[in-house]
Amino acid sequence: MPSTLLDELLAEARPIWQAMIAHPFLHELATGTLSRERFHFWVQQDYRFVQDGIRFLGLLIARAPDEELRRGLLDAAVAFRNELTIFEEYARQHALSLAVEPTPICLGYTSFLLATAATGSLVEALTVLWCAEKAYYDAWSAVRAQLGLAPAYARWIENWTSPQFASWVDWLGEQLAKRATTPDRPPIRAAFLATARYEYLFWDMVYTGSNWPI
Ligand SMILES: Cc1ncc(C[n+]2csc(CCO)c2C)c(N)n1
Repeated sequence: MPSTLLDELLAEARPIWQAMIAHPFLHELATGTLSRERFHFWVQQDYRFVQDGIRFLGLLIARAPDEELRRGLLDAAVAFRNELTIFEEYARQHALSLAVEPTPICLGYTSFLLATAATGSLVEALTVLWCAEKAYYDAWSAVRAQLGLAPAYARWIENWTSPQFASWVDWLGEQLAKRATTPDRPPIRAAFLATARYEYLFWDMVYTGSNWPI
């Protein structure tokens, strides 16, 4: 399948993508005006997200039918481990507890990831992963374009905008494109849209402080 699949997915989700990149959380982060309270809420919730992301990836590795895909996904496992360290070092420096419960949106997103890896098709699960990673690459690249490697956020900006990360995201997209068949398209489109919406919602949740009402 030609990589028009990837272009079509991104085109269909363009309004969500634009809203995501222009979200006040990212805008304020990029202009240095984001409150510490909001940033710390993101640190706590994204740490939870990455923890479950590792479980998601473990399921995906177990289901990958060939060595090429398993090895490429293993590279992501190493990267996610490194992300946990970045969060932990930041939390230690700022005396921030990472032992928090996930919010409804964080729990909804991670439950969706795990459900897709456990009961969706392989290409649906690859779609979810590619969408989530591409969203982070694009969001943090937009931040970097405005802010450079500002010390407060440098490790995250570097992590999600590096050339290695960019080529890994492209590799993942190619894996998806070459494995997707025509009948796979409707579930792939649905998985991509749901993930893009969750990516938008995650920024919105950490900006507004949305949490369990009781
Ligand atoms: C909200 C949010 N979206 C994407 C990432 C990047 N990322 C880190 S682990 C992982 C695996 C689960 O798909 C992904 C995509 C993030 N940190 N937070």
